[in-house]
Amino acid sequence: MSMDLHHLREWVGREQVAEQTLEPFSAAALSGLLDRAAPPAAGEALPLPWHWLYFLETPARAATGVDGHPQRGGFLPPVPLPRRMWAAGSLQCETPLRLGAPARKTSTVRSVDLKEGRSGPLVFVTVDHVLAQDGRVCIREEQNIVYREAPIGPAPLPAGEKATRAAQWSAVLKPDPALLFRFSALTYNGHRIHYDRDYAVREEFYPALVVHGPLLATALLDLLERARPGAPVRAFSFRALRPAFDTDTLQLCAAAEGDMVELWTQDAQGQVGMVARATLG
Ligand SMILES: CC(C)(COP(=O)(O)OP(=O)(O)OC[C@H]1O[C@@H](n2cnc3c(N)ncnc32)[C@H](O)[C@@H]1OP(=O)(O)O)[C@@H](O)C(=O)NCCC(=O)NCCSC(=O)C[C@](C)(O)C(=O)O
Repeated sequence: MSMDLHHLREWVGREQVAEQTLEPFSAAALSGLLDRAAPPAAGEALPLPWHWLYFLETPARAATGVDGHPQRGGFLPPVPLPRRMWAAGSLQCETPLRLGAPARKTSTVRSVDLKEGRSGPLVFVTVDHVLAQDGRVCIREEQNIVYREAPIGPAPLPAGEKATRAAQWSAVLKPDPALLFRFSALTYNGHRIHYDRDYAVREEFYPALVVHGPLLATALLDLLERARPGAPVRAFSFRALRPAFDTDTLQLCAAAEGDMVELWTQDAQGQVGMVARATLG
């Protein structure tokens, strides 16, 4: 594989600004998807990290790559590795965004790094996002996207780790294609690994449809909000260690020590998928 890291790093510092009213429809739709009793109303706080439903890109069909994502080389660097995943992220919430009001998102490419993983070469692209309302910063976010080589056949999943901690709170998440489809639709994510089983299995050699990283992070924060209603989350970080699939039955888990909460997902074998940490305050 030839990788011109120097060229890719020309994207560092690129900035993109978007403005939008946070329409209640998307929040109501996600609220339904999470089986919540009532959606937040206009004027109320938008739960974390529901801002992922807003500021969506609207690429032309002609500018869509074979994986269903916008072709690279626009705002994001044209990494020549085909398999994209959302690897990790962190959020700092200074004050919640208000639903129904205009907001502004400023995104900046912070870094492009090449690493040698156990699964092969990995290119990490880190993007910083700042979400503001009425001129005041509400949320600072770091998003870590990873690009991987095309496999030549089914490869073992990353080893991950076994859950060692007992959950204080837990809930079952049984993903199915309808859940993944609705989340893709809500985030206007055309990535075929989440809804096109033939593509996911035959082209990217996953065993089944891949559960979105942001859906797992959203479900973990939903578990926390139900466990500790009214306790604001000041910071949240997550890392997807091992992909989850629509054929899995997942356990969403959380355990608190004071204001620090460890969260994770595990599959039926107790293998951890996503690990996360929240700070309440
Ligand atoms: C990324 C994979 C392949 C690396 O697995 P590996 O075994 O090759 O890596 P490793 O050997 O464990 O680690 C190599 C280096 O990478 C780092 N690293 C390793 N993992 C991570 C991570 N998650 N986040 C940040 N850094 C990571 C790790 O710390 C190390 O760095 P170092 O050399 O400096 O020590 C593996 O961790 C994996 O498969 N994770 C699951 C990813 C996943 O399921 N994401 C959600 C689904 S994709 C998605 O939602 C998409 C969406 C929404 O459509 C969309 O396009 O945005």
